[in-house]
Amino acid sequence: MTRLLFLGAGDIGKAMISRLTETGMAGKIEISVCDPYFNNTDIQTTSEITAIYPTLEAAQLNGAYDVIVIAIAPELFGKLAHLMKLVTTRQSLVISVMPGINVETLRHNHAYSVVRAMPNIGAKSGHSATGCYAGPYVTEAGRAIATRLLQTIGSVYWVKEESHLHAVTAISGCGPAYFFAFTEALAKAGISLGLPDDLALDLAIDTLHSASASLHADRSPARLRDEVTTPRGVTAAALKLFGEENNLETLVRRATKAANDRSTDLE
Ligand SMILES: NC(=O)C1=CN([C@@H]2O[C@H](COP(=O)(O)OP(=O)(O)OC[C@H]3O[C@@H](n4cnc5c(N)ncnc54)[C@H](OP(=O)(O)O)[C@@H]3O)[C@@H](O)[C@H]2O)C=CC1
Ligand SMILES: O=C(O)[C@@H]1CCC=N1
Repeated sequence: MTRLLFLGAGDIGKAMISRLTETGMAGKIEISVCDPYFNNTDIQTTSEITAIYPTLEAAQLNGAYDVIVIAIAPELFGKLAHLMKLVTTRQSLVISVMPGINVETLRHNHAYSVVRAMPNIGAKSGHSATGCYAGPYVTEAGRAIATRLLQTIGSVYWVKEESHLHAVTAISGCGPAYFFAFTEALAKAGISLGLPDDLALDLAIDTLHSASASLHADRSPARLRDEVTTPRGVTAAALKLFGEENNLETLVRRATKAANDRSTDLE
């Protein structure tokens, strides 16, 4: 049985544990959690968790692990890196979902192999778009294990260049927040046009959902946009403003560049 340790079980760690359970994979894995603040009531699937440890020293008492998922804040890793040797062997596979921290830093001169993954919050419902990079010593078997684990939370894409993970983070890692912000803005616009608050929010959320469903059926945003936009009609009046001086594209490009740069700064 594969022995899996989660170092950090906040939003992303818990989502992964829940999905491992929901997809039936947890039955083939012994799951341990190392998180000083993890609360048994935090997660409905605690029965799938073999052990909960407050520190890596405590997790060591259960021996080394085959796979360690690191899902803590990147700022914390520096304090814990030297302790990774306690819970790993040369054969261990470390999967980090932290932005910015590169493979070399993650290995910290230890012998384990490293996959970096950048999921998004869609992990909670199995709809993450996860970008991955395999470090130099990752075997085909290691890559397959990472793919299987990460497919429980959604789609998995591999990039060849580690540096591309900054852009992956800026696009899909942070991406849900952009759509949430747009949904908030759309709801507020509805209110300013006279709709009741609840109705404006319901319409904005359901519209995001319908746009997402259309995009899943027909993966061409430009064609779908054309389909909605009746010539000289109502949508065109709004899109004209999005397009003027490339407003929306410029804003999105600047915002994602800021995210990309912040990710680079974390290195
Ligand atoms: N949220 C998102 O959408 C995404 C997040 N990520 C990345 O995933 C990582 C985790 O993010 P997220 O789950 O949102 O963050 P959370 O803050 O929800 O979770 C981090 C967890 O680690 C715990 N922790 C703190 N100190 C330690 C320690 N010494 N040992 C073990 N665990 C510890 C935290 O406890 P406490 O909260 O009490 O401090 C918390 O439970 C981050 O690096 C983030 O950048 C990547 C993609 C998407
Ligand atoms: O905001 C963050 O730093 C993390 C990375 C991607 C999503 N959340």
